[in-house]
Amino acid sequence: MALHPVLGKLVRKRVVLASASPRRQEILTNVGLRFEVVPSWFKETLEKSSFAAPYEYAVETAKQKALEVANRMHVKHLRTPDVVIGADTIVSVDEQILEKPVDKQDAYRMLSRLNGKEHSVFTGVAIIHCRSKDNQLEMEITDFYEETKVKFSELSEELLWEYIHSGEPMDKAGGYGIQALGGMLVEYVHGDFLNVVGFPLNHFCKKLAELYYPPSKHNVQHKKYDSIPSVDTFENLSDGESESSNFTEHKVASKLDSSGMDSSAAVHTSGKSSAVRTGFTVPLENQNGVSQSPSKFPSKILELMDGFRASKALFVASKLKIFDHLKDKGPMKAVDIANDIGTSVCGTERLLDACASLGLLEKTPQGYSNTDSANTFLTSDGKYSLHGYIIHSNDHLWPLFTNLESAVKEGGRQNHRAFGKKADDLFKDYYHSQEVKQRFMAAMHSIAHLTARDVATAFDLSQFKSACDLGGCTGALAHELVQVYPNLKVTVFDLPEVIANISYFQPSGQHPAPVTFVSGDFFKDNLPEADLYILSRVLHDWPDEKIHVLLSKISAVCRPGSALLVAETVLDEQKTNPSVAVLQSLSMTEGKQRSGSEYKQLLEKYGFTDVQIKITGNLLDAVLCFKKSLSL
Ligand SMILES: Cc1cn([C@H]2C[C@H](O)[C@@H](COP(=O)(O)OP(=O)(O)OP(=O)(O)O)O2)c(=O)[nH]c1=O
Repeated sequence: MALHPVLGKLVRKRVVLASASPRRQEILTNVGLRFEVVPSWFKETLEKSSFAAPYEYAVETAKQKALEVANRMHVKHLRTPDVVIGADTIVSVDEQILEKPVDKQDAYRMLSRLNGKEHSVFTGVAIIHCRSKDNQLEMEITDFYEETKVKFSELSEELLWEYIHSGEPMDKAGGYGIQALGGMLVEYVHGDFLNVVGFPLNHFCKKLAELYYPPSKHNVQHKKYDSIPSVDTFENLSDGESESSNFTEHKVASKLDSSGMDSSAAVHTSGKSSAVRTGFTVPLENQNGVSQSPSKFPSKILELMDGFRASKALFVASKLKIFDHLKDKGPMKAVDIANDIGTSVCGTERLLDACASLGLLEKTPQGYSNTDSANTFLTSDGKYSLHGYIIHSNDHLWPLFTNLESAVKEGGRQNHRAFGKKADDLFKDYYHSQEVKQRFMAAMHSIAHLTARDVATAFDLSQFKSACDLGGCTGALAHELVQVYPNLKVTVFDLPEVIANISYFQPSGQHPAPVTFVSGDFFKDNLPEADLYILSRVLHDWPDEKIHVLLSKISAVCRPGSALLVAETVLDEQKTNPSVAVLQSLSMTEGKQRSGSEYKQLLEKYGFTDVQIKITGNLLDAVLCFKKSLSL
């Protein structure tokens, strides 16, 4: 199954995730899906005994969650989404359905039932394609479920209570989170792990493939949905003449009433998946996947328009250390957070809600708490903290980008407008101000740390005995390299002001790693000897004359067979992707981002050969090249 074409079908659609679950948001974000989050107001109160099997309950709840959002968006905002996705995860043990515990005692009751036994986790998913026609909401519902079996070890009372007091069980079906502390309780998992975490991604993609690449008329499996009057099944919806085309429109009998609850929507279908037609089909798309509907809501543009608000909300929450504050704490009310950090209650509440809607915080009736990714990336002391880079973005990049218009008109940096100082003076600040220096180093450290593993493993570097990371700053990449290649000795070479401040960033609780720090200026001083030189996020910052000095020096000290590893975001040949690098160029530094062929050309000019480029999929890609041997 080719995933990207399938998810690509959703690219130009206005997709809404009708779920407050940060896990679902993360799973879908991680595969590059763009969507809005509109948590459903549907109360999970369907009568469980009226369902023949637990999964039917999950599917129906998922469907009702999605229907509620589709209907609300249509009625209230007159902004009908194209696709609404709803999901519901339940745990089933001994034919009983367990949802989220209401309190600690309830969590204890649930975990005790799961103790030492195998249980099933079912996630029901509903995908609703919507369209507004003559102000009527027309919908087409597809639903399915996935089952995963999970077995708990025999757990002591003490451990159960310790786990309950961690606060983790409260917003999770069955009272545990397999992805975090709860993972310690689990002996085995049979089936899709992500299904347990709240979203069966694999089945979802298969379902999309079925929907968007329907089989031809000849090999369609005929399913009947006899219990649903006046609705067609999807088999009627595929274009029998053209296998690759999407759905064609059909006249339908069933329309929704203003509550959005068509009679068909209340009928729960059995089986692992089903598709119910309640209105129309998915809008026609042409061969390029572009919708032909003239009145499509330009959600991508709206998202871009709003991007600055989202960035600033993240920056301010980070500056106010909200994620630090909520770390390891149970849910907190806005008023308590505001009192603790000395901010207004109404302003704090709005910021917290914004963070929740962006998937950074979780909001429950008990209050706000960090999502797993906020704990990992947004707290200031986490191993993978991006806090430093966020603060740098707020304090340094934001003012520069505020002056982008002048930057474009004048074609240069806007430090004088943004900070009242020229670039050179700022550089002096960097030397003299401890705060500016630390902030910059923390920013560099964040990115280096998060990308280090991918850069270190992009190529097999085990042939090298010594490496020198030029401008290696805090040594984040160097430490990763010595972990991956235990026989490699790495020297970090950076300015004396940098080396003087590295202690804060060194890994704690480890034996002194074979990383050495040497101070110097790579433009002026002699470079330490090494088999492998590394330039990570250096070349894009400097103008051609400086690069000439640097690469000439490296080339001169490299022995034949020695190598140079460059870590940068490599642009595609059109130089329009990835946008993270293209947007970075707007800072108007004197340097520039380069494509793969431009790096190759540049490196070959300085006597390097066999240039290999590895696109890592992470922020930094890797380029490896070797010093030409004399005989070449
Ligand atoms: C079993 C298990 C569940 N869960 C979560 C997934 C779901 O978010 C949650 C079950 O509750 P749900 O009602 O399915 O979802 P939700 O309340 O989080 O969000 P919404 O109703 O707005 O869609 O439990 C885990 O995160 N890890 C686990 O191991």
